[in-house]
Amino acid sequence: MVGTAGPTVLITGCSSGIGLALAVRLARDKPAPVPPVIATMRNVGRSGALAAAAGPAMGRTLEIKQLDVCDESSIRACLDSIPGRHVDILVSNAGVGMAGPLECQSLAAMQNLMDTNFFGLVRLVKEVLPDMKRRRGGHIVVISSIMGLQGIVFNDIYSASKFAVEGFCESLVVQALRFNVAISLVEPGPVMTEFETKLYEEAERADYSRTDPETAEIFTKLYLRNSRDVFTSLGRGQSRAHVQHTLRVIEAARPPFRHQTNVAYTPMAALKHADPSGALITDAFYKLVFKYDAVLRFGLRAIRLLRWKAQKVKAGARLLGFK
Ligand SMILES: NC(=O)C1=CN([C@@H]2O[C@H](COP(=O)(O)OP(=O)(O)OC[C@H]3O[C@@H](n4cnc5c(N)ncnc54)[C@H](OP(=O)(O)O)[C@@H]3O)[C@@H](O)[C@H]2O)C=CC1
Ligand SMILES: CC1=C(/C=C/C(C)=C/C=C/C(C)=C/C=O)C(C)(C)CCC1
Repeated sequence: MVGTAGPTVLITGCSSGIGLALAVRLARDKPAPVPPVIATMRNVGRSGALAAAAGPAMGRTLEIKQLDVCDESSIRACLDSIPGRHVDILVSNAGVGMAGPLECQSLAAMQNLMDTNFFGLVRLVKEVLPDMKRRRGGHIVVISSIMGLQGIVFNDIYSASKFAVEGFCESLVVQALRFNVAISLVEPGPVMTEFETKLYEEAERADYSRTDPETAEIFTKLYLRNSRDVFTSLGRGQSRAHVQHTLRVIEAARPPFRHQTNVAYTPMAALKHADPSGALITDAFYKLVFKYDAVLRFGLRAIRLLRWKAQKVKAGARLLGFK
């Protein structure tokens, strides 16, 4: 699947978060000279964090290129700048989030989200798949989400975009396999990145007079509070874990079609499939959101406490000279 000089990897959305962490890790692992990891971003003016994190890998095993997934000509120009347009592994990571009551979100913002999260992937695949098919090799790794498997309250549009991603890949994978091209969906739960901070900034700016007071209160008082707890309890340290999981998918001899990166969410997906009527999972979520939210918060607090204790034990062990 991969040339003798080592694979050419192209990643989208590397100015922050998951894309940045993955690009740095891949570039650091690479012995030079090999084709450098191509870390792309829509605005290269935002490459400071990536360059700082990459350190000496910058310009040696890591190269930054401009690529906006919403702009076909920018994707084409980026690929045309690569020798032979040769990409062995495409990591489609660029994405945006959106949470809140539907009535408070503009159609333009929803369309922009779909254009980025779903059509962004479609544009990339249209551009790289023909070359991969011709070469009879390649791997398309798509950063989807747990929300591509199960919707979560107030994430209606974001979740729909990731369901679209999942359906697209599920359909395409069979044809791709015929040409020895692998497709993998990586499905993270919450990961603490700018993704989360952008959601809260957006929630601060939203005009809640467009919805009824009860819905506004459920979102601002109940959901946002619980979502913060979910992120701090389950999302901390996930960036590194996510990179490890994605590396495993990239390096697998037989790449999996789906890979969840946070085991805390596996029961959620299982519950959905255990009852085709959908009653079990809907009821479970309804109760978690409206009835047992105090229990949920208690459980999340317990997770935070256990993690904090584990960190203290590790720090103590390091002080005593244990690895
Ligand atoms: N964080 C989380 O909890 C989870 C994230 N994910 C998914 O992971 C992926 C990465 O998110 P994460 O790192 O957390 O979030 P970040 O907000 O940190 O990173 C998103 C990246 O996507 C880029 N981007 C946005 N629009 C475009 C575009 N049109 N063209 C190219 N790049 C673009 C951003 O660039 P810019 O700086 O220019 O805005 C940024 O580099 C997304 O697909 C997200 O849906 C999935 C599950 C959970
Ligand atoms: C689990 C759970 C909740 C929130 C989950 C969140 C906030 C998940 C975020 C996932 C992300 C960010 C995926 C990105 O693609 C609620 C509704 C608070 C209460 C019910 C249980």
